[in-house]
Amino acid sequence: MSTLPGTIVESVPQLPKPSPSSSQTATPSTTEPGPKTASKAIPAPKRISIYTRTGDKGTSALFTGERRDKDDVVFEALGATDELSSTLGLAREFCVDAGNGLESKLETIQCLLQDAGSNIATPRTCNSDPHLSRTAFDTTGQHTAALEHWIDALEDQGLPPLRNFILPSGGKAASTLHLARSICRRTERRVVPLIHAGEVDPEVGKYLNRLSDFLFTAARYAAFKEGKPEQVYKRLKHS
Ligand SMILES: Nc1ncnc2c1ncn2[C@@H]1O[C@H](COP(=O)(O)OP(=O)(O)OP(=O)(O)O)[C@@H](O)[C@H]1O
Repeated sequence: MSTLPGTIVESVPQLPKPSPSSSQTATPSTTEPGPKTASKAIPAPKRISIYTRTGDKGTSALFTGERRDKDDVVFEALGATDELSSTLGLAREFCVDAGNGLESKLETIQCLLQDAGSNIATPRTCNSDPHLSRTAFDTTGQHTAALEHWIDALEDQGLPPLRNFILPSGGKAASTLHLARSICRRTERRVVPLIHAGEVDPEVGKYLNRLSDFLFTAARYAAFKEGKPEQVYKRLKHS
């Protein structure tokens, strides 16, 4: 997929374009007859193709247009961010099913991960001010602070205090939130070297660090709300 200005990927460089089926649904066919009462034909929106074939040789584009190998550290970080968002999408479905009320928070986080991806895909060392200002991440730290408030609020709802190590468990919503937490930590591992190299805003690292704490708390809360036990780590006896 191209990241050329004017394409849908401009603001969301780490995520694929809409699938062909969704773009087909959204794009009226030019061969279909229009409504009988319409006096003026409305031009059909231009279809954006999911494939450009520009990535076939193993390179892809940053938001700045610079091309790098697909195993570059930037794409590792972008891929981890994308994987985290996908896992949160699954967790969100389980949260809806369980009725635990976490889904709107997870959606907010997914949107912010999209912004984090834009920041990652635009190295701070590039010399394009408009690109840099458009992709700055959480310049006031408000989103990291919001995660802290959410953590405190969930804990205040009667979560049992932690006395032992717990295993990822506690039902489908809780276990998927634990999976998201561990992917969040991998994302953080991929992003930290880029922050140290001055290529990513440090606030992205802070946000990811707090996000894994939030996901841990959210997983415990999901188990608690469903009345599902969290499995406690027991040291096995080895013969
Ligand atoms: N394997 C990957 N892992 C993580 N990020 C990627 C990967 N491939 C591409 N990207 C990023 O996601 C954006 C969209 O991906 P896309 O698959 O459309 O890119 P492409 O492979 O370069 O193009 P195309 O699929 O059209 O040949 C790219 O511009 C790039 O920033």
